Amino acid sequence: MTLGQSIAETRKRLEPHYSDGEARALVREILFRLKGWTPVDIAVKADEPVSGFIQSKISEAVDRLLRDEPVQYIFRRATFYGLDFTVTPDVLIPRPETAELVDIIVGDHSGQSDLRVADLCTGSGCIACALARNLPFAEVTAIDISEPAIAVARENASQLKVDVDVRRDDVLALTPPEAPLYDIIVSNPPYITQSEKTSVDANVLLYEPHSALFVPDTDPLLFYEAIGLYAVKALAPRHSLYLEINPLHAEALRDMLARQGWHDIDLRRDTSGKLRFAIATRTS
Ligand SMILES: C[S@@+](CC[C@H](N)C(=O)[O-])C[C@H]1O[C@@H](n2cnc3c(N)ncnc32)[C@H](O)[C@@H]1O
Repeated sequence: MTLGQSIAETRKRLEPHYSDGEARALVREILFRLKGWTPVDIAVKADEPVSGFIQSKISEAVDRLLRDEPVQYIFRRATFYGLDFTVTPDVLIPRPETAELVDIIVGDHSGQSDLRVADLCTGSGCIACALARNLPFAEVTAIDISEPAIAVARENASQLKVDVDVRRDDVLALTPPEAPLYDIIVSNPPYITQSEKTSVDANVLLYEPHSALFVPDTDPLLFYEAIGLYAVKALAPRHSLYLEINPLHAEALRDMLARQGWHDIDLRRDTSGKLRFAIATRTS
């Protein structure tokens, strides 16, 4: 079978389950992860034969995709902010909207160096590593409660050759320091309420770690409250806290941050138009 025939067959298998665009993207991802082939390589090799081994690997990946397994877990790789990360089912797959948050932070701090950064609830370490790569001489600390997630974040820091201090701690129980420790605090904590579970896609519900995703209906701002109280002391005056947020609770979050003493609270939309980020400044 030629590569062109194999691609056509693979798309046919995927199409009942995925849209045409998704099936095309998945085929490209499978071939990139298995063989390192880019779309140009694929076009050039269309008439070349595909080995039985590669054909069986493609078929195995398709079987898993048809069971809703995310392609990132199948190959244990995810691209985020132009960097290649290891991901396992112990960590959330980095999302494009989170990369938008990294971009806001990098833009706000261009030309600055030696910044002290904390990424709370780091998961794969995607935010921490992307910031360490893009903020010159930044000193980055990354915290998560999950031991397996910490192992993945450390592996990513090591593979990407960035200096990130990954530590285990409970963000809900951090003691605010006497003196400021950081110039930037960022967090994408769990923020989906249990009652929103019905609107969450099967691939997320079945495969991603629920401890990374969900908070109780009774306390949707659980993490933000703890992070805000910690950061209002741990952040240097006139510096900002950057949060990825649940659009459904954006206004309540703004009120809570104001009550905690934060200033210039800015709710921003992601590229899909949802209120997805909150940026708040410590004045004194
Ligand atoms: C939404 S994920 C975000 C992961 C990563 N920052 C990202 O943007 O892809 C939330 C992370 O919070 C961690 N987490 C949950 N409860 C925590 C706690 N009490 N203290 C610290 N981390 C916690 C989870 O293990 C998970 O890695």
